[in-house]
Amino acid sequence: MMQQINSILKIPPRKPDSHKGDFGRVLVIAGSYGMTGAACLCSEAALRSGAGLVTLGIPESLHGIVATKLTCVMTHPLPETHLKTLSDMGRQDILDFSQRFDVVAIGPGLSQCVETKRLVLWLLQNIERPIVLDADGINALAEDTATLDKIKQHVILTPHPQEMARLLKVYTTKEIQSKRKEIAEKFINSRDKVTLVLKGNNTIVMNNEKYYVNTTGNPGMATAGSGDILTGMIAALLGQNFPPFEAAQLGVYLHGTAGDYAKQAVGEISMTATDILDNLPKAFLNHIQNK
Ligand SMILES: NC(=O)C1=CN([C@@H]2O[C@H](COP(=O)(O)OP(=O)(O)OC[C@H]3O[C@@H](n4cnc5c(N)ncnc54)[C@H](OP(=O)(O)O)[C@@H]3O)[C@@H](O)[C@H]2O)[C@@H](O)CC1
Ligand SMILES: Nc1ncnc2c1ncn2[C@@H]1O[C@H](COP(=O)(O)OP(=O)(O)O)[C@@H](O)[C@H]1O
Repeated sequence: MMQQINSILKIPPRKPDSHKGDFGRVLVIAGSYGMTGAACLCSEAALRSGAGLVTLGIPESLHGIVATKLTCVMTHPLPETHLKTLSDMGRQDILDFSQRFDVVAIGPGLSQCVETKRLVLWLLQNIERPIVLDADGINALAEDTATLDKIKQHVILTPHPQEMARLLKVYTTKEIQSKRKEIAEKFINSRDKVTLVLKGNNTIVMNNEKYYVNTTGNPGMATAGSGDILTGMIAALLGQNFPPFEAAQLGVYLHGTAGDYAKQAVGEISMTATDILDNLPKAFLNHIQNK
């Protein structure tokens, strides 16, 4: 019987002698021509969520663009296809590079280019670090879900309902929305290396033992790039040593809280993903232990 979790962990205050190595190194593999924004939002959210160090791996010709936009995030140019998406030629480079990190986030804005999907499937089977897989990373996994049986480390999947439909193939988005918990449970089944975050109003976080239904957030968050921020947040929390379920749960809760602060500031209609990003500090400030 699955246990419903209602309590949310607090974030411990930092010890005075902390250094950035204590808070996790996050590698973000994201972006393609036309979708550099997703890559930037995800990596900035990881930093704002406490990661000690964040590096964004991006197709090489887009490197200059993101390097100009990002100040605190480091950038790493990677081999690209003629469509300016990540090339499978970069697989070994990414694998070797990933050894220097604690967590890898893969997916925002990668595109659905066939070669990039092949790269993602290979990385999933070979990376020896916990992974947060989102957006086009999930679309790649949908090509071969059996890859989940070959992963070396824990994977947190963060599909929106349509991505969930692509993963499962047998349900429409509408059916998923009408039976969210039941379908999430079917997907998790006995997979012990997977945590699922089924996004949308009342996001569900589930592993093979327990689940949480989120109540923070609002429809203003149905805006481009909002999910890319969540991916970076969860990766950062994993890097700060929260176990996968708790990292996902806390990420979802604080993402919604930041969305609620953004609603107070700009309202639901005008809210953009950058408003959510701007309100992460407030959400984190109010969630520190003993506060
Ligand atoms: N600035 C940038 O660089 C940005 C880049 N981005 C990147 O773009 C890539 C494509 O991602 P994407 O999610 O936009 O497209 P896609 O997977 O086709 O799904 C969209 C469809 O899913 C559905 N749907 C979603 N939520 C639902 C819900 N709660 N409840 C019900 N249905 C729901 C809905 O379907 P509809 O109802 O319209 O049929 C919707 O139209 C990805 O890599 C991402 O990272 C974006 O993040 C934007 C900012
Ligand atoms: N009505 C809503 N209530 C609460 N949260 C929402 C609502 N609509 C969207 N969200 C949240 O916003 C995010 C949207 O993510 P996603 O669909 O991946 O968008 P994108 O691909 O544009 O980043 C998810 O975390 C989702 O839970």
